[in-house]
Amino acid sequence: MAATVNPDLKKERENSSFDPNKITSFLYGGPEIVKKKRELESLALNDPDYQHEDLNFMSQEQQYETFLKKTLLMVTKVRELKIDVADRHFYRSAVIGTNPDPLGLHVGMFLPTLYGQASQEQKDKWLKMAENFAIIGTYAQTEMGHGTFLRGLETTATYDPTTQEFVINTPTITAYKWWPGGLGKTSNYCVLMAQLYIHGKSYGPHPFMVQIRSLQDHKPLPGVTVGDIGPKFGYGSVDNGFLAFNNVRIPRENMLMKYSKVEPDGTYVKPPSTKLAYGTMVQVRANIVVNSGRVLAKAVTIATRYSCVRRQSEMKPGHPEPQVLDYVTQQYKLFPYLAAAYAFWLTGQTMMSVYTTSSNQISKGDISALPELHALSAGLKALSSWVANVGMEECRMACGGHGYSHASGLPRLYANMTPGATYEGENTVMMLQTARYLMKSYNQSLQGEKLAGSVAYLSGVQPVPAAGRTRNMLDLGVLCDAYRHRAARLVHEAAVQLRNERQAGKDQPDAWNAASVDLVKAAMAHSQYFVVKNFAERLTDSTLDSSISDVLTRLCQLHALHGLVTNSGDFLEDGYLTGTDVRQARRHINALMAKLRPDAVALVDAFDFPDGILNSVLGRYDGNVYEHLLEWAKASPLNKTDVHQSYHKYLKPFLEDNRAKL
Ligand SMILES: CCCCCCCC/C=C\CCCCCCC/C=C/C(=O)SCCNC(=O)CCNC(=O)[C@H](O)C(C)(C)COP(=O)(O)OP(=O)(O)OC[C@H]1O[C@@H](n2cnc3c(N)ncnc32)[C@H](O)[C@@H]1OP(=O)(O)O
Ligand SMILES: Cc1cc2nc3c(=O)[nH]c(=O)nc-3n(C[C@H](O)[C@H](O)[C@H](O)COP(=O)(O)OP(=O)(O)OC[C@H]3O[C@@H](n4cnc5c(N)ncnc54)[C@H](O)[C@@H]3O)c2cc1C
Repeated sequence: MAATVNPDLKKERENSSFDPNKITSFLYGGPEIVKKKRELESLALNDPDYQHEDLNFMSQEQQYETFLKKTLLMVTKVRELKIDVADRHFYRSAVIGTNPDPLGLHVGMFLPTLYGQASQEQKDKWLKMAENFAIIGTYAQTEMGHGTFLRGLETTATYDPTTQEFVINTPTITAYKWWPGGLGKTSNYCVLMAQLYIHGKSYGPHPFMVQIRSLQDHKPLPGVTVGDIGPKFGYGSVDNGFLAFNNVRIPRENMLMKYSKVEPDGTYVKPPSTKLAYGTMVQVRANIVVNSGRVLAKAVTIATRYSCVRRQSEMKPGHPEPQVLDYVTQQYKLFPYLAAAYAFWLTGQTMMSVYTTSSNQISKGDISALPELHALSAGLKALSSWVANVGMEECRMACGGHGYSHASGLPRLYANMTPGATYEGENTVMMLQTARYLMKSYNQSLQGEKLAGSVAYLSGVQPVPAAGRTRNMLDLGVLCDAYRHRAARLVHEAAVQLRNERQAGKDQPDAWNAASVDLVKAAMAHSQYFVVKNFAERLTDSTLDSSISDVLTRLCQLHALHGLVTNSGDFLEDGYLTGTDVRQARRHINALMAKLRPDAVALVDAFDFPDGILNSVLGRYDGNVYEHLLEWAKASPLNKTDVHQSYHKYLKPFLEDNRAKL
């Protein structure tokens, strides 16, 4: 087995214009954090207790069992190693790689819901048990018949003042809870979203803490039906489940009562906003923005390294086969996603900091930031997960045939990450939520209100510049202005369409539906402007080393120009940009790709994914792809014997029969 680095990759690294460690530091927030990250990753990746056969060779049941064992071990080790809460994600992502785990919902939604929705007494009662994994919970909201439309949930929690209990019921087949991660086999508790009824009156969806399995033998409690929903496109390592209740009684104190309350006599105490009950979803949406940047970075790392190792065809007659990354069409497939990975990585950081600031404010009782937080996280969640989806698939196809093999790591990455466009709010629906906020803000600005935050720009729509003006299409200020203008114009046009539909006689819901394609377009443009502006702003950081600010500026330019050329109609339609501008933009893209080409490997190395996390034969740091492809294939279960048992069962009699008939 080759122990040295593939010469092509070695040369790539020698020829790059900067030290990737500097960008790694920038991406992770400083050298100390990078040091900590690498220590924790190495600890996890070198721990023999976490080793197991490749998941791709396992059944769904084996994947679940392997991951359950591994995740429980991780929890124990995190405790023993006393890893700081803030650093745990480094250790966790090294243990689980690109796979979801059966405790993901406990850590990602069950605990956050207790933090965010439980009263102090409820925290005192459950948090210690939940934090220490003495109980395991999930977040059970989606039903077979309704995921998007929360107000349409059918599960009921009916208050019985005589016993001071809620009666939980699943009235129909479509009311079965469906999908919650870790529900199928792992969890013994859940946060249940159910319609609250008091004295026959409905108060909408509320969160309840419900025990579903016995703490003694893990059997479903009386009145509870629970199980796994079966194999999925990906997520084999997680037991997504179904759940139904037949008049199950829980104490009054089990409704999470930080905001809404039900008094013993059945008096309902209203929350400051009914949408506070949706808080956990907002947090996870913000996390999805971070995750989208990371998964795209992984896919691009695999495809870029492989494209430097892979040599194919003849560019010049008689010359050696070139590295496929030297084909400009290959660069055009990968570099825009390399730039997008950086853009979303940085957007994710900003999104998390907006989330932290706003949620601190909200938990102190000031809910003024809630609409902006919801609109921003919904739009960015949708945009980032859509781009990551398309980008992962582009990277897979850019790896040719080997991209289709599980050895590449790309099919599994895609299968596990693509539901990010669906869960935690289906993307179109999320964009329409952002559009709703944009329409409101736009109308407020028309009434002379000064807007703040991400929509501040709607206050002053820029005029279309005079014809004949030339622009430098590489100037980030010019590019940000163009995105800002496009977003403001598309918001304006969606608002006009909405008004026209109303004036033509449609009621508000029908007008909204008729205008919804334009509304989504406006929300996309708004979110894309945010991403481009955020990238450009991060480059103004005066502490940024000049050796890396040049290359990051190129990535930012490429990201903005690629989006502009791809959506050129939006920028040209009202004459804001001219055909000359767009032609110039296309030429700049080619020039930028040529400049980025020598730095491509260093730019993906800077994401700093160790091989154990990438889990890809094609994306190996040492580039020794071919020998490991063969080794990987040999480990396939079908190769355990030279002659498979099915030969004796089926093939042998079939062949013998055919031969006998000759
Ligand atoms: C041991 C080591 C550990 C290491 C650490 C590990 C860390 C783990 C990290 C990560 C793991 C995470 C794993 C996550 C995996 C995810 C799995 C998936 C889970 C799920 O999918 S859960 C289910 C999610 N479901 C949804 O998202 C449903 C989507 N639907 C909705 O949100 C709503 O129904 C709606 C928004 C579409 C519509 O709601 P509604 O009808 O009530 O509202 P409208 O009438 O349209 O609007 C009313 C009004 O409310 C505003 N609104 C709506 N939502 C919100 C909100 N969330 N916040 C604030 N405001 C909101 C809306 O804008 C309207 O406002 P206006 O009236 O216009 O003012
Ligand atoms: C892997 C995975 C894990 C999950 N984990 C959990 C979990 O742990 N807990 C949990 O509770 N749920 C979970 N879910 C469920 C998930 O949250 C829902 O599937 C998601 O919210 C989408 O809802 P839906 O399935 O009802 O889609 P639908 O709403 O039925 O979407 C179908 C189509 O209708 C369109 N549509 C729907 N409403 C509108 C509208 N108002 N305007 C325009 N178009 C619309 C959508 O855009 C989409 O194209 C998970 C799902 C997956 C795939």
